[in-house]
Amino acid sequence: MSTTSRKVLTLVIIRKGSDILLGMKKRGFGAGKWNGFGGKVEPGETILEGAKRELQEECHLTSDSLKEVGLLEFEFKNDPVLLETHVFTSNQFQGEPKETEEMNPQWFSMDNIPYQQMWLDDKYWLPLLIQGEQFKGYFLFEGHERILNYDLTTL
Ligand SMILES: Nc1[nH]c(=O)nc2c1ncn2[C@H]1C[C@H](O)[C@@H](COP(=O)(O)OP(=O)(O)OP(=O)(O)O)O1
Repeated sequence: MSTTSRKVLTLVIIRKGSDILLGMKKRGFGAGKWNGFGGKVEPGETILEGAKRELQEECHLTSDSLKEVGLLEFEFKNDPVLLETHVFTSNQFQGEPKETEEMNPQWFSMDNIPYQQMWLDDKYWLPLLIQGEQFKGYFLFEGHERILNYDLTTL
């Protein structure tokens, strides 16, 4: 497929003991799905700075120890935009998760993750993150609820 532009996005998964923090996306892209926190990297900020900013804006947590563990590329059939998504994680953070206009945060046990209400790709790569692996992947979607093909490797 011919990609004509790339959007650089971040996605942050915060862990605490055997729980992970997800947010119910209330509006915009992926509304109605549980997901990590993140969004577009803005001009003039690094990808890490973008990840920290979105975590703060979307659920009021601060983390100075985000670690990049994954790189995921998402394409949608008949859409020339490729979403280059940088996945970060940490188990160190300050603050209490707080609902914002964008996200409603909730802790989930790592053995009870709501994959049925998440992006379809998450069930492939999130277990790798939980196991402490680093990974790289590509997913081609048709609409938002069907994966036509994918490729995922641990690094
Ligand atoms: N297939 C996918 N699986 C996944 O787990 N996360 C995805 C995904 N495709 C996109 N994301 C994430 C990346 C990023 O954190 C978020 C989308 O970014 P944004 O929140 O910036 O989108 P919005 O359209 O809400 O942005 P604004 O228009 O700036 O409000 O969704």
